[in-house]
Amino acid sequence: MHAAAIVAAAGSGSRLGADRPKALVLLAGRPLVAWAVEGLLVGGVADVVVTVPAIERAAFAAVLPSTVRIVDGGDTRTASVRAGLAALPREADVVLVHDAARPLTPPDVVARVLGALTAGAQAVVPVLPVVDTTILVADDGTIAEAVPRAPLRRVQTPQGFDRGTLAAAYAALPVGTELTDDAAVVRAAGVPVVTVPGDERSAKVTVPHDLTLAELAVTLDGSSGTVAR
Ligand SMILES: Nc1ccn([C@@H]2O[C@H](COP(=O)(O)OP(=O)(O)OP(=O)(O)O)[C@@H](O)[C@H]2O)c(=O)n1
Ligand SMILES: C[C@](O)(CO)[C@H](O)COP(=O)(O)O
Repeated sequence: MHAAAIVAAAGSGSRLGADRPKALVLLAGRPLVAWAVEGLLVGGVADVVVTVPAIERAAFAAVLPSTVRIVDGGDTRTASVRAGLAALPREADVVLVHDAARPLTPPDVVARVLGALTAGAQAVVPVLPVVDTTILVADDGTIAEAVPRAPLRRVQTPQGFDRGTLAAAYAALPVGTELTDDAAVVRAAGVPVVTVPGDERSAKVTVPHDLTLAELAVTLDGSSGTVAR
């Protein structure tokens, strides 16, 4: 198995509200994207393609290993992953798609996703249980109904795919159809998606408090930014 990864890093991070694209925001002195890439490489991925905002190519190149391929992303996550797919090395037969916004994904999670692919899954997502009471809200802001949470899961990345399956699903997805993750893209093509346990440490940095928590996690783990995960 030759595993390559696409790291989606072309978003602006409007909810984080930083002074630079979110993937370049520093966590313990290193950009989020550098953490995310390192976690994949430590977890067993051989090649990494990072999709970036076109005008920031130089800034990304300055903080990533020279072996990482940098390509221009798109206006949406779906478009960015589509661009990354086109830049994968020929020899890759499985593909992980990861968010740069998930800097502290433990290598164990990467290994679980790769393990499920090795065992024959076409598509794999790491998930976590929902821990709060879950409701549907009506237009007037009142509770319309409670939703049983037992079967609900929060979906994380990296999500793993047989390369041909993912490529075919993106080819079948009309350009302009935007989905929030890659599991949704293959499901739209009728592909079954296996779940494996995710990890709270693989949380996505979305709002400022998430970055505070990530800083705390790095401090408590005693990591210097050279993979003490
Ligand atoms: N056009 C886009 C939009 C998002 N992403 C990437 O997809 C991942 C998950 O997206 P999210 O956390 O929502 O990031 P942003 O879209 O940047 O955030 P926001 O919605 O707050 O602007 C991020 O690593 C982001 O860089 C991307 O590659 N290309
Ligand atoms: C792909 C993803 O990380 C799965 O949880 C997530 O959907 C990306 O974030 P967004 O806010 O939906 O862009």
